[in-house]
Formats: sequence, C-alpha cells, structure tokens
Amino acid sequence: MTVDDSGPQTPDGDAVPFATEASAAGAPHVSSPQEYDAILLAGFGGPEGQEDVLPFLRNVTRGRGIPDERLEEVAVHYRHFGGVSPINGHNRQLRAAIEAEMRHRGLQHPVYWGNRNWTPYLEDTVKEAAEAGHTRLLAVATSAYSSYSSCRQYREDFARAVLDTGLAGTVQIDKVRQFFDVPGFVRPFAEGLAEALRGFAAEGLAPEEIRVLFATHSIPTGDAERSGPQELGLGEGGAYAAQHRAVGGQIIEQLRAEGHAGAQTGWELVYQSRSGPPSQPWLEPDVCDRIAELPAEGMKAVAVVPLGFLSDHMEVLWDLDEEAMEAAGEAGLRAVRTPTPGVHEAFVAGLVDLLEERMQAVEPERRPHLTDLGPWYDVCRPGCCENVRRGFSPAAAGVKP
Ligand SMILES: CC1=C(CCC(=O)O)c2cc3nc(cc4[nH]c(cc5[nH]c(cc1n2)c(C)c5CCC(=O)O)c(CCC(=O)O)c4C)C(CCC(=O)O)=C3C
Ligand SMILES: [Fe+2]
Repeated sequence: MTVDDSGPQTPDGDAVPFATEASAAGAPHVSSPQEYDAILLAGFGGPEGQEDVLPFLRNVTRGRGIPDERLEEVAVHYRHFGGVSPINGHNRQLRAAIEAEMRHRGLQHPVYWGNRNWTPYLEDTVKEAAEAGHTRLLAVATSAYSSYSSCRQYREDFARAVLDTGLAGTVQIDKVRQFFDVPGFVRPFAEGLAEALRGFAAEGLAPEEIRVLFATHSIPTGDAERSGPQELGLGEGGAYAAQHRAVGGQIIEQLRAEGHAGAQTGWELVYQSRSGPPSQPWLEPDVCDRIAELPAEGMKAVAVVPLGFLSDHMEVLWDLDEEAMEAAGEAGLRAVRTPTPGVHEAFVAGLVDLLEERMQAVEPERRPHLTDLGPWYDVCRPGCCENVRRGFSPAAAGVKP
C-alpha cells in the first residue's frame, strides 16, 4: 500500500501542491518562491485558569485513554501556578514581536496565532484566516528540533485544521525549516550561559568544578530513532539528539572562541519531563539524576541551559526551576538555570529571517546555520519524524512520496 504522506487532498483527489524540489539525501529541500498571504504562529497551548487544567490535559493526551486520576498528577504542577501556564502569554508576545519586526521590514502579512491543545485552536485560527481571504499560510511552530512531537505532530495538526474545517482544497499551510541552529535562536542561550559562567568565575569557581547541562524534553527512544529523515542515519537518539548535541557543542565552542571566563568547563546533553509508562524507554540521562551524580565527579556548580525550549513555560518553571534546582540544593551545588529565547530581539529577527528566506526560496548556500547538520530542509520527506505508536495521520507541509 502506498501511503500518501503529502497532506490534505483537494476535492479532485490531487495532493495540494507544495512546490517542492527533491534533492539528494541529506541535502536541504528548498521550495520555490511562493506568494504567502499570511503567517501562522503555531503554539502548544496551555491552561489559563484552574478550570482549564483537566480539559487541557485531556486534549494533550487525546486518543490515549489516560484516566483523569493520572492526569491529576500532572495537573498538580499547573495547579501550583494557579492553573495558568505562561505559555499563551509568551506566544501572544511572540506573535506581536514577529508582526512588529515584519512591519519594520515593510512586510504587511497578518500574523495569526493558533494552538495545538488550547484556545485559540489552530482550526479556529485557520477558519478566521480563510474568512479574511488568507489561504496561503506560512507557518512557524514554537519548536526548533526534529521529532514527532516537535515537527510531524504540528504538521498533522495543520492537516487536521484544514480537513476539519472543510478547507483542505482552499487553504495551504507550509512550514519553515526546523531552526535549532539558526543564529538568532542560539544567541540567547549563548549569552545566558556566558553570564552564568562569568558569575561562577567571579565566585572563584574553576572551570573543572563547573558542569554545563543542556536540557531538553525527553521523548520515547523509538520516536528519537525515527526523528528526521530516515536516510540520514544519525545514530542513537536520531536527528533529535544529534541536533541538540550539535547546538550545545556550538555554543560552548563560541564561548571558548570569545574567551569567556569559565568556558573551558565540561558539558553534556540531559533530558527532562519524561512521561509515559516506566516500561517504555525514553531518552536519558535525566537532568536530576545527573545533578545528583556531579559532586562525586568533583563538581561544585552546575549551569542548566533549557536548550529544548523557546520560553519559560511549565517544563522550565517546574521541571527545571523547581525540581532540578531542588536536586542541586540537595547535592550541595551552586546552580543557575539560564534564560530561554522568549522575545529576545535576535530570536525574533531570526524567525522573520526564516519567513523571508522561505518566501524568497533563498538557496541553501545563503541560509544561516551554525552546525554541520544545517540548514535543515523546508519540506519534510515521507517518513520523517513518524510515530509508530499512534499510527498514520495525514500531515501538511510534507513532500509527496
Ligand atoms: C519534544 C517535546 C516538546 C518540545 C517541543 C514543543 O515545544 O512542541 C514538548 C513541549 C511541551 N509539552 C508541554 C506539555 C505536555 N507535554 C506532555 C506530554 C509529552 N510531551 C512530549 C514531548 C515534547 N513536549 C511527549 C513525547 C509527551 C508524551 C505524550 C506524547 O507522546 O505525546 C503532556 C502530557 C502529560 C504528560 O505526559 O506529562 C503535557 C501537559 C508543553 C506546554 C507547557 C505549558 O503548558 O506551559 C510544551 C511546550
Ligand atoms: Fe519532520
């Protein structure tokens, strides 16, 4: 059976044209220039009050039959903050910042915002855009790396949004490339880490007493192996882990080249926020487990860099600022959690660069990227970031097999 992975179908059965250009394995796919008429910022969504918490968690876990009693365990983290995740506020700010930067550059596209798991839902946003006459949307998801959860699932959400609204033949949604190694995304992390290391040095700590932990969301190892295009063969942890390692290494190299105090310190990639049944393997080691081991390795301080996240949402506020900092306290370590990109001006400018690059179909050689893995490609290949746990769902913004 051939599975048509190319996304929503037009009424006459043809795939929506994505105007892609096939290229050799490993080389970026680059689309042709397109007249996009609006931008779509796609977020995760989060609850905005105690009464939203359970319905939100049911949305996140939909189709997996997780009982409310289990969800209440996760709900505790949200309830601790009044049932409010800061993530929607961050995305409102990011939407406004992208729009302001676009206007500054003379780009007049409206910038819409829609979420996967909470209002404003992507379905409603897409409908609103179409009613305003905007049918060629260029999307950017608040997720920088490749994996089912951070790439393909957004593409499935786009497909569902146009299918559920009956707009499959009318609205086209393309998505900019994964941006883990674009300079504007990396810079805020590098600046934050430089400051943390300066602080440790000022306290008299030597580089060999400091460990940098780049922290990202754990995912099932099966998802990690299938992250990115299968033909790249990026080894254990797939594209997901490889991209994080490459960016972490790049940040350290950058700080060393700039001669920052303390940048000779050791570093590693760690994972956080695992869920799922204990029988299912997820990426390890866990950030708190590693923190507990550091004193025995001669460490006196730890800098935790939330490399997998764009803003200070619940994973950062709870799993790092509460749990990881508590683990560091118990281990007797000095600890700092460095900032996320948020609406750092370099990050916002970097996102608008990505939108412009895609509108103009800039050639790969001129696309900013800081690691050998980049520039990532515009259009996902068949099988990219697939999820065998959930089975097939159509996805937008992919190449036709
Ligand atoms: C890779 C990745 C990112 C980063 C990329 C991206 O940003 O998209 C991310 C972000 C986020 N994850 C978030 C929240 C949750 N993630 C969950 C569950 C899961 N996440 C997963 C992965 C990721 N998640 C996975 C493999 C699962 C298991 C279930 C499944 O296979 O899909 C659950 C369910 C409960 C639980 O299982 O713990 C919740 C509540 C929030 C919102 C925070 C807020 O509200 O402030 C954000 C930004
Ligand atoms: Fe993908």
